[in-house]
Order: sequence, then structure tokens, then C-alpha cells
Amino acid sequence: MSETEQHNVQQSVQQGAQENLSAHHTRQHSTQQHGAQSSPSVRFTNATVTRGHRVIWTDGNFSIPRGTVTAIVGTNGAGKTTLLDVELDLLHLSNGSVEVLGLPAGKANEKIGYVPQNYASDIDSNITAEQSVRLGLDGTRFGIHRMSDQQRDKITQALQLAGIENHRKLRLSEMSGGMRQRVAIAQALVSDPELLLLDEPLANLDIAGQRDLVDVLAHLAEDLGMTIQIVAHDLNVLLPILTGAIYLLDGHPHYAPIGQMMDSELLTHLYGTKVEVLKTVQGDMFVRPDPHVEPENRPIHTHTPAEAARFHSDNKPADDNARQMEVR
Ligand SMILES: Nc1ncnc2c1ncn2[C@@H]1O[C@H](COP(=O)(O)OP(=O)(O)OP(=O)(O)O)[C@@H](O)[C@H]1O
Repeated sequence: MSETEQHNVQQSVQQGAQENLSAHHTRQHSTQQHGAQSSPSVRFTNATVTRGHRVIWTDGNFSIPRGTVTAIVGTNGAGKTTLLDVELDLLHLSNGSVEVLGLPAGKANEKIGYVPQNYASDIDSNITAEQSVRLGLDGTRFGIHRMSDQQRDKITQALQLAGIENHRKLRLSEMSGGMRQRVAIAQALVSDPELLLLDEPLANLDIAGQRDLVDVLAHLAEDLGMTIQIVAHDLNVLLPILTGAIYLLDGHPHYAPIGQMMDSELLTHLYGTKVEVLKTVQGDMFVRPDPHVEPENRPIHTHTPAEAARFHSDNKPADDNARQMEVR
């Protein structure tokens, strides 16, 4: 999808947010009072997607509970962004079905916050952070209507959640990539989403920027109970907050809880190069390429969905999959 199309999509996802604000507050409140709703955040059934004449992936069969933080991982071109497109009903399946927040894909879009790849590269960077976040409330109507007190409060709240309330008057052109990424997140949050979809939000951020962003996501997930999906290439920085991962392997999407995902055999197949899962004495886990493998010895495997599913079917505790190392 072109960047302009992505931006239009982002706006269409956010359209109706203003009208739904009060209804959404009621919904959120009742969810907090009565616990998580019973339907999963997403449910894929026999899902196959094609673009043009090309099959991107097939046999998607999984569901993910609400209140979870899920990475979407796979090699370049495996179909991670495509998976988000399917959840937003920007792309129809050629077979099977997808439910999002208990409804057919597309029907719950006003409850979804979406942060596309490369945010701000195609919008007017002369606008301020506050104006940009306001686009999440009234989209294309920006600039025509006066802001109500309620809207102003919502924008302030979203800027606070993203940790940029002190920069609301700064123009995007004056901001670093990390700061713009936070503006994009604030824009997605301003409509009080139940599900937040982020497409490679960590790309182009330095280590401190990545950690700051993960802290923001941790607050949204842990304190506000938001369900989050994040397309990412590097699992390490996200590991402290991840509950699971959708992994695209050999043309099929699978879901695994994070403990089962941290398996060096599975990750080696997934990344197409030998990787190790290591555990520090403090109990933190991380993934790294095996430094002893020469490039020409990299394994190249293809697997059926059933074979791939076996990688995480034996419920091995995560500890069994990880080498322990001393890091103090
Ligand atoms: N609009 C489109 N029309 C046709 N093919 C497309 C379109 N968008 C993407 N594709 C193709 O679909 C496949 C999956 O693309 P997608 O962007 O979902 O992959 P990805 O896993 O997100 O990749 P990356 O990690 O490089 O961002 C790629 O081969 C891509 O070339």
C-alpha cells in the first residue's frame, strides 16, 4: 500500500471516533467493571490471503485473547503488514474468515487504533503535535470546526499517555523520529481504542527511544488493559511486555504464547539463520544470532503448517529452550 493510501486508511479507521466517544467510555467502564469480554481480540479461521495473483499466506487458524501484547514476526515480505490489512478489512481473504473484537473484520474499526509504518512521512509536517492528534478525532474535518472542551481533554489525555504533553505545540518538522512515533501513537489513542495495531513502531529508533516506546506500551497494556499487536523484527526489546507472537513461517501464520515462542529451533527456522535463546541469571531472556555459524551453513527449511505447529505444541517450559548465561 502506498503511504498516501495508508494515511487515508488511518483516517478511515479513526472516522466516527468523535461520535463514538461517549459510547466508548461507557463500554470501557463496563469492561473494567465486568472483566474481559469473552470474545478473543482476533480469531482467524482457515484464513488465506492473496495479493493480485500471489498467495501471501494460507491456513491461518488461531485466536488471541484480549488484554494481550502480541508481536507479529516474520521475514521481509512474509505478510505482516498484510495481516494487519486483513484485520482492518482493507484486504479481503480469499478463503476463511477473520473476526476482530468479536465482529467480522472491518465492523469494529472504530475500536481500533492504527499506527501505520513510516508515520508522518506523507503528512504536512508543519502541523503541531496537538493538531496531528486532533486528526485522530475528526480526520479530514480538521481546521473547520472549533474544538470542544471534551475534545481538548481527550487530546491532552492522549498526549499524556504517549508522554509528549509538553511538546504539544511543537511542529512535526521540529521533532525527532522517536517523538513523531509518539505523536502517531497519541493520534491512535485519542479515540480510546480497545485494540492498538502498530506497524514497525521501533524501526529507526535508537535504543533509548525504543525503550521509551516500550514503556509507553507497557503502561497501556498493564495499567489500561489495552490489547496490542506490534509488527516487529527484533523481539528482544519487546520481550518484557510480550504475552505471545504471531509468526509467519513458510507461508502460514501461527500464534504461540511467548514462552513457547522462545525456542531456538523455532526461531532458527523463522529467521532462516541459527539463533540462540539465552537467559541471564536475573531471569531475563533474549535472542541472538549464533555467532559460530558461517553464512553458508545457514539452514534453509520449509515446513507444512502441521510441522511448524509442532515447534510449539509440546508445551516445553521456556527455561528448557534457553541456555543460561551469567550477566550481572
Ligand atoms: N498493494 C500490494 N499489491 C500487491 N502486492 C503487495 C502489495 N502490498 C504488499 N504486497 C506484497 O505482499 C507481500 C507481503 O507484503 P507485506 O508488506 O505484508 O510484508 P511484510 O512482512 O510486512 O514485509 P516487511 O517486513 O518488508 O515490511 C510482499 O511480497 C509484497 O511485495
